Amino acid sequence: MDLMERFSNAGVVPVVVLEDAGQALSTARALLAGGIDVMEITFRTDAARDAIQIVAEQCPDMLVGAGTVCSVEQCRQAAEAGARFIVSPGFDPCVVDWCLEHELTVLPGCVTPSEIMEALSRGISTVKFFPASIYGGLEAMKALSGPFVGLQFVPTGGINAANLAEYAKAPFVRAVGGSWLCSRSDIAQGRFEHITELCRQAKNILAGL
Ligand SMILES: O=C(O)C(=O)C[C@H](O)[C@H](O)COP(=O)(O)O
Repeated sequence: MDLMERFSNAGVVPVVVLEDAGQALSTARALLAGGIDVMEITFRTDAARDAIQIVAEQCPDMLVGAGTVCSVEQCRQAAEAGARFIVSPGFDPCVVDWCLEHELTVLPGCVTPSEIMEALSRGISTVKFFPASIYGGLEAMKALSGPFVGLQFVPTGGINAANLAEYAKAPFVRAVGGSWLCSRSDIAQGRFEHITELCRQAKNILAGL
């Protein structure tokens, strides 16, 4: 199965912020127990590189990628650690081109027609749409899908169990991203069963579509 199929099958891509790489394995296992086998570990914290490496090496069933990647240096670190994909909040040609040169799947953030055209001209047909709730959500993605036939979005920002179904059933949405499945407080307090429970709830919502 290729990576994009893994995204489609998962339906949701948890956006994970880890303060301590020691929490990475338990978090990955909690997600897997809840039926989600894709995760994005963000470079918002210094623990990201080590956390990605731990999951890549010790949790082979998990497709682990790097999020909040804003520089080529972070791309390098993520790739060395074993990240299988890169997600960036915006479109930075240096980041995108580095990933393409290194055959690493990249989801750049694109919310305007010009950014989408930059992605398409490089052969990228799945992009992040962030922050979805601010940039017009479903209506905006629907309008953009008119001219950009076949384009797929991974909307992120303001998505949770309450609006997951609405987003996920749109034909132009490959998967939705969000932090609601893995809150910083659940991770910090070791409430991994709660993470599993939220994943199961999300999978049930997706199964009902
Ligand atoms: O960290 C990144 O790379 C981002 O671009 C932003 C995240 O994807 C969103 O902040 C998640 O949004 P929430 O689910 O509303 O918390």
